[in-house]
Amino acid sequence: MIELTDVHFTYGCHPVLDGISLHVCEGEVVGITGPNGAGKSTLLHIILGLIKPQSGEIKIFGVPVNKFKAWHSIGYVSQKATLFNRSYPATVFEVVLSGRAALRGMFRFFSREDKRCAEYALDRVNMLSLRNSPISELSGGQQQRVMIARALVVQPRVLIMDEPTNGVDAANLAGLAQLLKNLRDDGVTMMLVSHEPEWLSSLASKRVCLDRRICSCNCHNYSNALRWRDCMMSREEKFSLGCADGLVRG
Ligand SMILES: Nc1ncnc2c1ncn2[C@@H]1O[C@H](COP(=O)(O)OP(=O)(O)OP(=O)(O)O)[C@@H](O)[C@H]1O
Repeated sequence: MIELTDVHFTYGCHPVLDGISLHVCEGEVVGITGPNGAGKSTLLHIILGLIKPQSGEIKIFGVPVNKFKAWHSIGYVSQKATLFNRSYPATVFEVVLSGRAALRGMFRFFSREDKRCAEYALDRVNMLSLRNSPISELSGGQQQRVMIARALVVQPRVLIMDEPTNGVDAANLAGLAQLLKNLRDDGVTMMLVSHEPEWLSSLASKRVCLDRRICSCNCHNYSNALRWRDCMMSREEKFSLGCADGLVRG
């Protein structure tokens, strides 16, 4: 469904991704973790066609990313999705409805079907009761749920989320996991970046530890907890433990 082959990316002379090959199959939930600056967001941006790698191949539904047109079938919640300014004027419902523009085009009126889909998406994330609230007056966790609804409003085949657990409290983390499990059970393919390895473990069918390269993938034969903890450690911590090159302790 999503296929990356030997992808290399640098910002100027700063290497960020070094030979990434990854295959995301239909219905799979891929959890991606790794230290700050490991290249996780960059990887998602490359898949979404927002930035172009220096080399390598990316295919989405078998189509090279530069020729891919069906972006409405991919829902994306960015890392900074919840930074609404206090004076941002839109309501929760309007924010979610605006996600339908990906299907209808920017300058068309929204149909009754669009509005029904927006209500349904808000209901899925348990936010229907706040549909008329200004988005800027919601908490970070509530805004996160609204942005997930906005991604879901086009009924995507793939949902890509960059740190969806940011700002979500413990009680709502469980709710968010349940929501994503329901989507997984509905057959939505997902790529989730998170710094919460246990939370990701409860959802992901494939687990990827990234630090410029893929340090480990799936690791069914190893102690997942050790691998994941390893990957979450910063490079500085690894140096201080004298294992800077030992990202994967087989
Ligand atoms: N626009 C940019 N210009 C130059 N360097 C950048 C830019 N965006 C990111 N970088 C660098 O690329 C590297 C990877 O960044 P990226 O945001 O992909 O990491 P990440 O794994 O998502 O980190 P985090 O867990 O902190 O969100 C970092 O060293 C970062 O400083």
